Amino acid sequence: MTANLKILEEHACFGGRVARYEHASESCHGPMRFSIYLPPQTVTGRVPVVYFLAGLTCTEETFMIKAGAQRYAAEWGLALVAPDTSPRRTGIPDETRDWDLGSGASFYVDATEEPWSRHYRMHQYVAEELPALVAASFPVDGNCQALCGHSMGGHGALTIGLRHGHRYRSLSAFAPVCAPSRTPWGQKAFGVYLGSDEARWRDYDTVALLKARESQALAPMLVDQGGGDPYLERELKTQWLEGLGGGALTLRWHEGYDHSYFFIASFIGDHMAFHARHLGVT
Ligand SMILES: N[C@@H](CCC(=O)N[C@@H](CSC=O)C(=O)NCC(=O)O)C(=O)O
Repeated sequence: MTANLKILEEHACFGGRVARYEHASESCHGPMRFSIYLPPQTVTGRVPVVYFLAGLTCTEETFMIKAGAQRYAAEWGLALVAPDTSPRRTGIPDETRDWDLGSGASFYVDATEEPWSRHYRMHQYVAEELPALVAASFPVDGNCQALCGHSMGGHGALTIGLRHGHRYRSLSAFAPVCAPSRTPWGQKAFGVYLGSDEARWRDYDTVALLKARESQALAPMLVDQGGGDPYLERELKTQWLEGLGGGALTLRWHEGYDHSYFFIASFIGDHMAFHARHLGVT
């Protein structure tokens, strides 16, 4: 599988290295890109891995450049992997017309509707193809994985993690889109990617999934939300997580913080420590 990887750039970082790759994706039927941080501990063996899913308009570079997570990943001995937020240059008409649909806006679903269904298969890509590729190509432990994300990517992290609980030791999110089947960004994307049968949207809705799994054992989850986030009331609805998760979910509110990477950078250390604890490296 390594032969499938084309390196785009590489930099030394906190004693390890950060690199960006492109590969031919079977799930998305075209090229996909991701960034990876390998901490210094990979010199002596395999390390646990935290996947990070970014939000609308972001790429595989955004988290690695803006969140400041490498310092903590080096400390705990965690690899970080950040995929792009959608397939790109697929030839789908108007793929780049809207900032909240198409390029940079996959919503981490497996699209069922034309013309999106051949390429926009990000749920399968994130849950299955990318972890298999990463475990086969880098010194990471594919049995020791966690998932984190922001906004649209927070929605991706929680929904993928809830639906594939056995694959992830812990889940976390910053300002996630919590109920996309009932809020405007999600309704627009789901209508286009998944069609008009709203029953199918619930598979990609964190609040709906948590309510459906009330009696099940869930992976530990940490969600941080800024009280000054301009998207909170209309798009995120993080308050709807209150009381859900049966004790597995810790929801923290931070007055004055907005939706930006300044918010993420302020609390990414807590998320890395949370995942390190559940990945068994503390
Ligand atoms: N329309 C605006 C805003 C886009 C935006 O705020 N994107 C967020 C994620 S929103 C939910 O998924 C983001 O992470 N942006 C990247 C950043 O560096 O802040 C626009 O097009 O700019």
